[in-house]
Amino acid sequence: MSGIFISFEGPDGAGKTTAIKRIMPQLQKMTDKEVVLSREPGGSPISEKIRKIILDIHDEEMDPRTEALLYAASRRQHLVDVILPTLNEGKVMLSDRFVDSSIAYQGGGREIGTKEVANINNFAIEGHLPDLTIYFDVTPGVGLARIKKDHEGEMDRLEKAAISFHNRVYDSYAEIVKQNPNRIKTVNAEQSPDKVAADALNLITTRFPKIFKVQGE
Ligand SMILES: Nc1ncnc2c1ncn2[C@@H]1O[C@H](COP(=O)(O)OP(=O)(O)OP(=O)(O)O)[C@@H](O)[C@H]1O
Ligand SMILES: Cc1cn([C@H]2C[C@H](O)[C@@H](COP(=O)(O)O)O2)c(=O)[nH]c1=O
Repeated sequence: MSGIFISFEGPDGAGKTTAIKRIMPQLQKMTDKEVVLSREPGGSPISEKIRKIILDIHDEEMDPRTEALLYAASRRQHLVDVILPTLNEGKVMLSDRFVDSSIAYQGGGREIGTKEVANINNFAIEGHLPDLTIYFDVTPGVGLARIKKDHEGEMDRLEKAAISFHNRVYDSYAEIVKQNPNRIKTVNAEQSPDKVAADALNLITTRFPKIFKVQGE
C-alpha cells in the first residue's frame, strides 16, 4: 500500500471537523497525491446507515456491547469501501475518527473494557492502523459547552450522555495517547481555531516531509 492514513481523534466538541476543513485544502496544495476525507461512524453508504442507528437519540435502550459491535461493523465496511481502496491507489486518507474512538468511548466511556473493545476491532480492521493520529485535547467541560452553544438542538445520543461518561472517555483517551507515543501526536484544542489547525498541519507536514512540501523548503 503506497498511500498514507491519518486519523483525527478527540472528545466531543474538540474541533476536529473544523480543523480538518481548514487543513485539507492546504494539504492538497502541498502534495501531488489526492487527499481524501472521510469520517466514522459512516463514510460509505452502508456505514452511514449504521451511523443513523447508533446516534439516534430514540435508541436509549441500546446495550453498550451492541453499540460497540455496531461501531466496529460500520468501521469494517468503511475500511473495505473507502480506506483500503484509497490507500491502494497511493492517496492520502484523512479519517475524522477511527479505532481509538471505540477504545475511548466504548472501552472507557461505556466501561466495557479497552481489551474487549480492542479485540472486536482487531477482527474488523485486520491490523490496518493509521500511520499518524492527531489527538485534539479538550476537556469535556469545554468541548460540550461548545456543542451546547452552537448545536444544542442537534446533539446526538452519545453527546447527550452523562458528564461522568465524557470524563471516562477523556481519561481513556489520555491512556491511549500515553501508550502510543509514536503514532499519536497531541494538539492543544483549547486554543483558537486558527492555532489548532496550524498546529495539526505542522504535525502532519513534519511527519511526512517527502509527501507534503512546505513552501520555501
Ligand atoms: N478552537 C475552537 N475554539 C472554539 N470553538 C471551536 C473551536 N473549534 C471548533 N469550535 C466550535 O465547536 C463546535 C464543535 O466543533 P467541531 O464540530 O469541529 O468538533 P468535533 O471535534 O468535530 O466534534 P464532534 O466529534 O463532537 O462532532 C462547533 O460549534 C465549532 O464551531
Ligand atoms: C467512531 C466512533 C465514534 N463514537 C462517538 C463519538 C461521537 O460522540 C459520535 C460520532 O459523532 P461525530 O460528531 O461524527 O464525531 O460517536 C464512538 O462512541 N465510538 C466510535 O468508534
